[in-house]
Formats: sequence, C-alpha cells, structure tokens
Amino acid sequence: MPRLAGQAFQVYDTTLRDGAQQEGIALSVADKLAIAVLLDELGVGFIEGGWPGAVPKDTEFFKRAAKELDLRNAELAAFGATRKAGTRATDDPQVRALLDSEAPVVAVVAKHDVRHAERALRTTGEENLAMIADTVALLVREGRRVVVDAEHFFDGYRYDAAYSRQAVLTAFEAGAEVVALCDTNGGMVPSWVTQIVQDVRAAVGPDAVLGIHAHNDSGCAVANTLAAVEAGCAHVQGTVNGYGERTGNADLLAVVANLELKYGLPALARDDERPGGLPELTRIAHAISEITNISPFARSPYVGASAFAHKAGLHASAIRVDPDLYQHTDPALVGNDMRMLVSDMAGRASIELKGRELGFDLSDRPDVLSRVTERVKDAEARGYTYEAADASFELLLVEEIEGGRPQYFRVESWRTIVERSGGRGTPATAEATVKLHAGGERFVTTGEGNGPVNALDHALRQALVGAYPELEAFELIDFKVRILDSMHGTDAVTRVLIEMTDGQTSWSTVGVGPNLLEASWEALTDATIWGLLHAEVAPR
Ligand SMILES: CC(=O)SCCNC(=O)CCNC(=O)[C@H](O)C(C)(C)COP(=O)(O)OP(=O)(O)OC[C@H]1O[C@@H](n2cnc3c(N)ncnc32)[C@H](O)[C@@H]1OP(=O)(O)O
Ligand SMILES: CC(=O)C(=O)O
Repeated sequence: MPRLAGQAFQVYDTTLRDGAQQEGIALSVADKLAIAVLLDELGVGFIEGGWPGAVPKDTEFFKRAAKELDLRNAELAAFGATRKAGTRATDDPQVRALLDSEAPVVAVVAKHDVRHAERALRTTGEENLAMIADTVALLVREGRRVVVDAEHFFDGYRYDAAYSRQAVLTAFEAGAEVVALCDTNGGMVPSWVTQIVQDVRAAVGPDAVLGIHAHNDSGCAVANTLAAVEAGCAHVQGTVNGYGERTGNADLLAVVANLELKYGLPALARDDERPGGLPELTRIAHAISEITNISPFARSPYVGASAFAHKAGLHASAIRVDPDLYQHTDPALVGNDMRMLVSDMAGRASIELKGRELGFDLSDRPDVLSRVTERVKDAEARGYTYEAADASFELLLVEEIEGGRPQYFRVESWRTIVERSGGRGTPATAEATVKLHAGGERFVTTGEGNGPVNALDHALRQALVGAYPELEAFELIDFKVRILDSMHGTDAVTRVLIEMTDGQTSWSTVGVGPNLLEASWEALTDATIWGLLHAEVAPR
C-alpha cells in the first residue's frame, strides 16, 4: 500500500451522527457525551458529534462537549450540509450553526452525483459545484479543518465520472483537508471501489487525502473500506458496532482491528495515562451497546461473544494442540476471550478444554472425558443445551469426577397451585409448597409469587435459607422457556434456561421435562446447588 507510506492515517468515527440514524437508537445528550469519552479512550482521531443547527440535541451536545469533555486523542467534528442552492454561504443559517458549534473540524455533506444535484436539490450541476466551493471556502476562512463527505460519490461516478471527479477537485481546490468518498446507498462491491478509488487517486495527485465512508447494504462495508484503503484512502469513517442508517455503516471496530492486525498500520492513538487501543476494543464495544441499549451482536467480528467461541469437536481437538490452528488472531489482542462450547458436537477434546476453562484438569482422566462426552450427547438429544448453561455442565462434570454432586438438600416433594379469585383481568397468583431435608431437619415451606416458578423459587429459598444463609444474596434474573416439539413426535418437551446471580457473578442452568414446572424445578435446583458450590459452602 504505497499510498500510506509516510501519510498520517485518520480514523473518523460517526457513531454519534450516522450511527444515531439507525432505527431503534435514540441517544440523549448525556449518552452522546458518555460515548464520546469511550471513543476517545479507544483512540479514534475524530468524533463526529452530530448536526448542530438541524438536531437540537446535537446543538446542545456541542455546547456541553466544549465545557465537559477533556478529549485527549480525538478532535470533535460537526456535521452539516453545503449551503442551499441560490443563496450565499454566509447567509445560510445551517452553515452558521456549524461555525457556532465551535467544533474545530467540520464535515460537509455535498452531492457528488449529478442526478442528485438535479433531482434532489432541484438545481444544476454547476450550482452544486458552487455550493461546495463557497461552503468549504467559508469554513476554511473561519479557521475550520474541513472534511467533505462526497455523498453518493460511487453511484455518481458510475453514472458520470467526469462530474463526480470535478466535484472532488472543487472541494480540494476550495481548501478541504479530506474528501471522503461515500457509498451512500451501500451497494458497492470491493472491486468497483478499488477501481474507482485508483482513478480518483490518479486525478487528485499523491498528496490529497481521500477518505472512505461505506454503508453496508451489500454486506461489503468493511471489505469496501479496506479495498479503498488499499487503493489509496488514508481516512476511514465508520461506526461502533456498525450502527447506522438502514443496514448500517462499516463497523469501525472491525476496520481498525484489520488495519492494525492485518496491515500493520497503527490506526488508534495510544495515550500513556489511558492505554486504550485494540486491547480495549471488546470492552468499549460492549460499553457502547449498553448506552445504545442494543444487545451486543454475538457474531460481531473481533468483539462478539462468539467471535472466539468454538463448538465443533474437531476444532477443539486441534485447539488443544495450538489455538492458532482455528483462530485468525489472538483474542487477547482485541480484549476478547476464547471459549469452548459444550454441545452434541463436542468430542473429548472439547470437554477437556471446557473443563480447563472451569478449573478442572482432565488431561489424565480419559474415563471421565468419555463418560461426560457420552452423557452430553445423550442429554442434548433429549433437549438439553449446555452451551447456554455452563453451570449445569459443571455439575455434570463434578458428578463424573467425584461420583456425585454435593448433597446440600434432599427433596421429598413439591407442588404449585395457580389461582385467580377475581374476574377476567384480575391477575392470577401462584403458591408453591416445598418439602425437603437440609441441615438435619425437615422443612415444609410455602412461597407465593406472580407465577408458579417465582413461587417455587421463594418456597425453595425459604426452606433452605436457615441452613444456608448465603442464599439471601441469590436472585433469579432471567428465565427462558422453549417448547421443543420435534423431539418426541406429538409429545412436546419443555426446556427452561435460568440465570441466577449473587450480585457479583451470574450463572446459567438448564432443565428439561414434559412440562414447564418439572423443567423449571430442575434448572432452579441446579442453579441453587451451583451457587452454593461456588460460594464454597459445605453441605450441612
Ligand atoms: C447521507 C446522509 O445520511 S446525510 C445526513 C442526513 N441526516 C439528516 O437528515 C438528519 C438531520 N436532518 C434534519 O434535521 C432535517 O432534514 C434538516 C434540518 C437538515 C432539513 O430539514 P428541512 O429544512 O425541513 O428540509 P427537508 O428535510 O424536508 O429537506 C432537506 C433539504 O436539504 C436540501 N439538501 C439535501 N442535501 C443537501 C446538500 N448536500 N446540500 C445542501 N442542501 C441539501 C434539500 O434539497 C432540501 O431542501 P429544500 O427544503 O429546499 O427542499
Ligand atoms: C455522508 C453520509 O452519511 C453518506 O453519504 O452516507
């Protein structure tokens, strides 16, 4: 990539502007400020904060950012459009709002497809070029660094290359520091991007800084971004987790990881006090997911929970020799972890590695490995799933290693009643009775709840808490039910997954049974036992 030699490389994040254009994302000013801090920690060079003057929250963001943010790595960029057709840039209130935002960098979206100039702006191609020139020149005169977002550049170039090229030259001549070529409709494929960027590079000369802004409608946004870099773009735009309008933007996290790990290009700034950089990638991806309130996508490259999770037995057997045999990079480099998944696709190597992950050395226990592998395959055929229930798997492992699980209690019986005493619309209530033996005593307890599982949980806890006060800290935090109707012809079986926490860590168990309550009881008691085992409580 000769274009990059000796050239500063720019990573430009647009999560707070284009990312916020994603359906389902609604960021408050406080959310935006919090995300900006995380992006700065990561080490991006530019943070596009929004469109001041168009979106009131964005105007407010720039006001507060000036006072509240202490950015160490990134420059703030305000986004806006060229002046309107037939007016003067100095009179355009939107352009004025960009200056008023006091952001040191301004990104100006400008039409680079003559059809858009004529049909969307209802003006001439010539006037559109004048709009670009006037707006950029004014912003530069006012001391701003200007990035021109060449909207619809690639589609425009394929329709009328001379016009789109002229628009880029106009922006540079007016003083733009960067022209970011946009695949606004996201329909490009890498070979088209390569060809077009090479053509533009030849037209603008070696010193002009070209950028790339790719949407993901063809599923190629990251690939198109990398193709553009290889063809001579030294400025990449994208969003965290690939958020953005429609199918999103290039996922900036995958882009920077590829730039650093595959091309050896330092993309993220490093700061001695706040190290940042790639090792923070996974943490920051997840922290930003929390703020956007969009569950992290498990299969995201590099940062997803499944990015380094291995399920197939054959993969595990090679990974036991060397993880590099089935991983494209070391997960620690991006702050992620390798995980083994146990399922009906596991072999003995998977069980050995999962055991190691859970703190059991089974390397010289081939008998245990064979028995556990067989039990897992048999249980999964009956509807269990261990990849989402590590705690149940660990109890199974303990049974096979130690010849049984710890006997914290012995259940005599349990039952539930669900009752609605009012008319339609009155909520039903549930009651459960549990009879069990613990700490040398027999307990008969009753619990109430808004549903039978909730009532069973209360009754079980009440029965046990005298013998095991540690249970006070346990809380059931998630409960998922799935009916598996293909398992037994017409007889459906129910699978329940439960997540419990002690306030510090959380664990998941699975139960399967012919009805919801049997499956729930199994998952509930397993979760209780695992919690006590991990609190290092001895059976009483
Ligand atoms: C590719 C991208 O994602 S660019 C970013 C897009 N982001 C947004 O649109 C979010 C923020 N947008 C808004 O708040 C509003 O759309 C505003 C404030 C910008 C404009 O609102 P309105 O004045 O009500 O206009 P409206 O949204 O209906 O139409 C857009 C106007 O901008 C003009 N326009 C569109 N692109 C450009 C451009 N690159 N340069 C100059 N003007 C442009 C259109 O011609 C239209 O002008 P008209 O009102 O004279 O017909
Ligand atoms: C600027 C921009 O967001 C685009 O063209 O997609």
